[in-house]
Amino acid sequence: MEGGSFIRDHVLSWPNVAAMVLVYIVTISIYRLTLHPLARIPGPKLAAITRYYEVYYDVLRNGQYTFKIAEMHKKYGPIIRISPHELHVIDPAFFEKLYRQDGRWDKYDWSYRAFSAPGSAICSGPHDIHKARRAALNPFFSKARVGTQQEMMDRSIIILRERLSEFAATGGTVDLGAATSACTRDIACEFLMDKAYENLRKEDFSVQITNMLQQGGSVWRITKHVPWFGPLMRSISPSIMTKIADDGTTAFLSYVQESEQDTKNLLKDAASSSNPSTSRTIVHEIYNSKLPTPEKQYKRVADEVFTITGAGFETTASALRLIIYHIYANPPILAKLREELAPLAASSSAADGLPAYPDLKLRSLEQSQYLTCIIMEGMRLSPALGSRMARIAPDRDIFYGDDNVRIPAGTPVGMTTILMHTDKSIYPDPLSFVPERWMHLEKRRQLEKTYAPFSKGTRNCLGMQYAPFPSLFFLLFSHHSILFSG
Ligand code: HEM
Repeated sequence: MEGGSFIRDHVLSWPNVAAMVLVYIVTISIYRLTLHPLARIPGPKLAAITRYYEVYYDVLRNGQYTFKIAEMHKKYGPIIRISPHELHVIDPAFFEKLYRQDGRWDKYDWSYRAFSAPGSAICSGPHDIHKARRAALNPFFSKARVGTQQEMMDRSIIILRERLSEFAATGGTVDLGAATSACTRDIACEFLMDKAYENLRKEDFSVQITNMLQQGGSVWRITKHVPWFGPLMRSISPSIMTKIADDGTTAFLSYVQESEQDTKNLLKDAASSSNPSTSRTIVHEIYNSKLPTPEKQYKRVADEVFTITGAGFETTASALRLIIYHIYANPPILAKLREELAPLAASSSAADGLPAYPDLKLRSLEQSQYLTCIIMEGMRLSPALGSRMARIAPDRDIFYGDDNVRIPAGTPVGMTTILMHTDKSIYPDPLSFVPERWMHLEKRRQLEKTYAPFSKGTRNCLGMQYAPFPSLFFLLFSHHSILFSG
């Protein structure tokens, strides 16, 4: 007893605890600045000491760390230390070294754990776990299989056309952002889950779901630094959440609940299916794969569905929005595009006065040179992730630049696509929308070495064959005239 009260009254007194915390902070700061394996790499001292440096820019200043990193490179050079544990590089020549198909590449658990979906391929840290999970998904996303889905995509695109025509007929204003988002969601859900969620048919295109998805980045940024925040949000029972949340969150939660129930039903269906050779949904594909049984349990599969649908929704929609805006804001680009598409429109029958889009072959759209340049330029300015994508070589040191700066095995090191895509030494006047950059084929081949809207290497985008761009553009640009307001 006496010993206990001595410890309480003397050792654990407030001044002593404060002094111990201070000694800990000073010791760890000195270690990180002097003896730590990354101590030689330049960067702000505060960033090398603590992650709260990043918290300030990303949480308190709402996602500004990417731009702060760009500033830091101007001061400290092409390779910098952006946190006690992580490096960042801004040199395009390094891209091919970091995002590769050969070798073992882990993801940085710290940043992907914040998506609160540890069972998914996209959030799998270790190379081998990711490889097995991705192998199970690959057949579903093959070009051949995606090709068979054209009719399904056409259906959604026709609904979009009908809805836009209704607005056009009344001279009304349409929230084109919400409409394109609804279209990409409907297509992705039907492709992945074989179910029509019909966001396109909703009066307001389920705009609340779009709004919620766009806020996902803030939750992710907070959860990186406050690990319990995301899981806490996901653990609150939907019945409680709907009582305290606003309309947008409620709409989003009911979508999540519906998707979770669908995943359960599809798992049951896959388990009782007599023909495991055909996988009509992503859930069937996983269930019929060679993955071991624990990988086919509901929780793991639900993480996969949640992240793959998430990966397919706003990425595609935001690229579409950006491209649509630039085309209508630049009449000469629109005129040139229409000129290119005109023969295709003329060759299709027009029963209702609109171009009969479904008669068109996707291939003729893909071969439209100017349309391709427009899509490439849009994807340059709209890569899916606005932040760095760190990779880790777990089993070997890697080296940067002519000076062979050593990056020790196990160190997370990232590059940021949007910074590379707006590097003015590669793209003169980088923030302008100039499809002509891509017209010259030899120059395009050169640019493509460091052009990576879908990332590159072992963790590149699985859905890249699938983004329904050409068809949508034909519809939007060959027929409609859109004026932006507000
Ligand atoms: C314009 C549209 C899209 C863009 C720009 C895009 C971009 C990306 C990028 C940059 C990554 C790498 C992420 C990382 O390193 O963490 C990625 C991964 C992924 N994307 Fe996409 N994506 C698009 C559309 C889609 C669609 C439509 C789907 C599916 C329906 C999809 C499914 C995935 C999946 C499953 C991964 C994870 C791959 C893995 O970790 O092995 N994406 N995407």
